[in-house]
Amino acid sequence: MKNNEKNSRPLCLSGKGVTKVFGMGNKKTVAVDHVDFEFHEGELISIVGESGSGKTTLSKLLLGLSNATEGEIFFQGKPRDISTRKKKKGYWKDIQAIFQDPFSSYNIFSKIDTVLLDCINMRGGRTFPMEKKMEMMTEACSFVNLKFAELTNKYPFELSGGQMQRLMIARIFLLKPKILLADEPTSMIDACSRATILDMLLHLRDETGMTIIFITHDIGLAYYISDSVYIMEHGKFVERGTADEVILHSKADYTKRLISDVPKIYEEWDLSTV
Ligand SMILES: Nc1ncnc2c1ncn2[C@@H]1O[C@H](COP(=O)(O)OP(=O)(O)OP(=O)(O)O)[C@@H](O)[C@H]1O
Repeated sequence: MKNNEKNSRPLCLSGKGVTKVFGMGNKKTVAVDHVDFEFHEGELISIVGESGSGKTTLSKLLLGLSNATEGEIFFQGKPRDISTRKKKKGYWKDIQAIFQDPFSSYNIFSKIDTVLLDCINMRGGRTFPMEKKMEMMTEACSFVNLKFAELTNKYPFELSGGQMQRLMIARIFLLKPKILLADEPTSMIDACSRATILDMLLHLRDETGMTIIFITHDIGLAYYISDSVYIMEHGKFVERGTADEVILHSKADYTKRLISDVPKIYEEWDLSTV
């Protein structure tokens, strides 16, 4: 997505001075430090930073799972209001997340059929005839190269890590949220399946126009998939822009260091220094 094309799209999620502080006095940690951001509809944004830079804390703020100490988050241009349980539940129809660990995302007592049926029900399909629900579940599974007939009556823990991650994307296919927050969703799978999952996410974005916020420490991956990249260090955005601007023409020393840390497969390993 080109910069001017992106900016002509309406704002989906934005923030001004968003801050999260944990603890007090000399135990105080400023995990997210006065960050501003503008995420547009249909845009794929990566937030890149090392461990402890504040990515997870920011994700929780975006998802409405924790409250900012300072600053404000805007949804579709208006201050986000999740002050009541009902409003929060409404917001959670618009934003969904997939996490690093697919095992933590499922209720171990729910069969796969129930996991998918819950999504259909959440999107107003409770009264659909069973035949239509089966059709929707089959379509969602085949979107992620899974066969519903082979999954029916199984529990998520009977699947491999990679299959579970695919199932998470099948859920998103059914839920069609406006925003998807993906926190290292491909961490548990091999490189080949990773490329497939990423292509599925891009395809899903193209089909539904959803905004995808991708949280990662992998700057190479961010370059491959993103329209915009935000680089996070010690709770602050030290650099932001299009993937080309940030990665091919980086200005911040921290970004340059992240790039130089990416292993280059054509370099010979010097094992004498290990
Ligand atoms: N509940 C909490 N209480 C106190 N400090 C916290 C809490 N959660 C996070 N922190 C601190 O906030 C900072 C940012 O943590 P965060 O988990 O957001 O980083 P991260 O970039 O997501 O790291 P990782 O990639 O390892 O998950 C860290 O210094 C962490 O110790």
